Amino acid sequence: MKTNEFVPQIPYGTRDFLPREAKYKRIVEGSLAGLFAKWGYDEVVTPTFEYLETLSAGSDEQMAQNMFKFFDKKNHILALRPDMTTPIARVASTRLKENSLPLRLFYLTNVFRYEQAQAGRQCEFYQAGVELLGVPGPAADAEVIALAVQAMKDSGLQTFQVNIGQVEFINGIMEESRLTAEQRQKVKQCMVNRNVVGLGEILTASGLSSDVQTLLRQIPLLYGKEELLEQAYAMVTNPVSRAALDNLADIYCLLKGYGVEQYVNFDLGIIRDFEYYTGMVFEGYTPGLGFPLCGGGRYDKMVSSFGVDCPSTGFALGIERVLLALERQGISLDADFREWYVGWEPGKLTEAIQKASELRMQGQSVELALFPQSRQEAAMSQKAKGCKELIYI
Ligand SMILES: N[C@@H](Cc1c[nH]c[nH+]1)C(=O)O
Repeated sequence: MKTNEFVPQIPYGTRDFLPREAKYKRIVEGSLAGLFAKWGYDEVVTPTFEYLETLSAGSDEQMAQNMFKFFDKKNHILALRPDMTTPIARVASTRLKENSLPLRLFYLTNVFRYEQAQAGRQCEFYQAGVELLGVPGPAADAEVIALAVQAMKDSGLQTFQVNIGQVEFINGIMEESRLTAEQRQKVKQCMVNRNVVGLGEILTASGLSSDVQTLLRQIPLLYGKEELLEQAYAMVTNPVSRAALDNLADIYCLLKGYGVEQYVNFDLGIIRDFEYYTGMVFEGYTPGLGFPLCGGGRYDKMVSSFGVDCPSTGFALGIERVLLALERQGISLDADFREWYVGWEPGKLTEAIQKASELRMQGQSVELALFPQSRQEAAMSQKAKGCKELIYI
């Protein structure tokens, strides 16, 4: 290979998948596509970029700032999709209006957000996800959580858990308190970032009664098993928060039916970074990753911002996050090795081509030498290329 002085860079927050990583990615994606299909979901593919206005339907100020934006020739503002939930809501509201509900859709694709890049967190990243559109109620929420559990299992992970919260629990408490919209936003931001100190400061300055302050301070700590729901029920009196807890209890009951309750904890402090959530929200965690592997929840209003009333729920799993977790946990995937290396002595290329074609027709993978080699050289190449067997002609 020729070399020169120029070392080309790739943009901040992007990465290459070299052959081994690309192979692992393909294996994980393949098993997830198979899983989603088994649960009755159909794949959809949408444009990588859309009008900013469309993609902004479900996002707050922060998310809008984190989108990659640019102009088309007519000066329309376009953006790279920051997730797939909004594009799918658009598709469901326009193209799939006539389909009978519920709609079960899945995707395996790249999405784009400005992020502080680190291992497992890039500005361009891959997601496998599902959206279950057109149904309110706990049955749909339980289905997507159970499917997320299965997705983590089928990705090869053995140790993980799912934490479930409910945005209406916090909303009920906020409505009851007399915080201004701006204060609420700040409180939520502290909760998103798990910034307990910042939360304390805002509350101290808020002038709220000490009871409400204590309650709000406790939200990030409301974490535990099934009993947590009762404990939280005793802490709140407003009907919105109580209905949220009842909803979680109903979902949990169905999760027991799926036999996945051992993976489930409740975390009433979860606020996800999309504004569109209206009910149950959840995140999946695995040891060795300081951020969630997957996340999702119910969004009942977002599709209606495209003109069709369509309560919906879903989740997405980060593919790079899964790959990183597998690597950190020392789990290797069953990657197929190439079966044959076909080497040949001078003058035997045509014969070697015929042999390689024959093996390929039998479904075997073959790497064919492109220049003559001695048997010994061919054996060395076979090893170096990781092929299981050598044929020397
Ligand atoms: N789009 C969300 C996940 C999700 C899918 N459906 C509902 N939520 C995300 O990228 O985090």
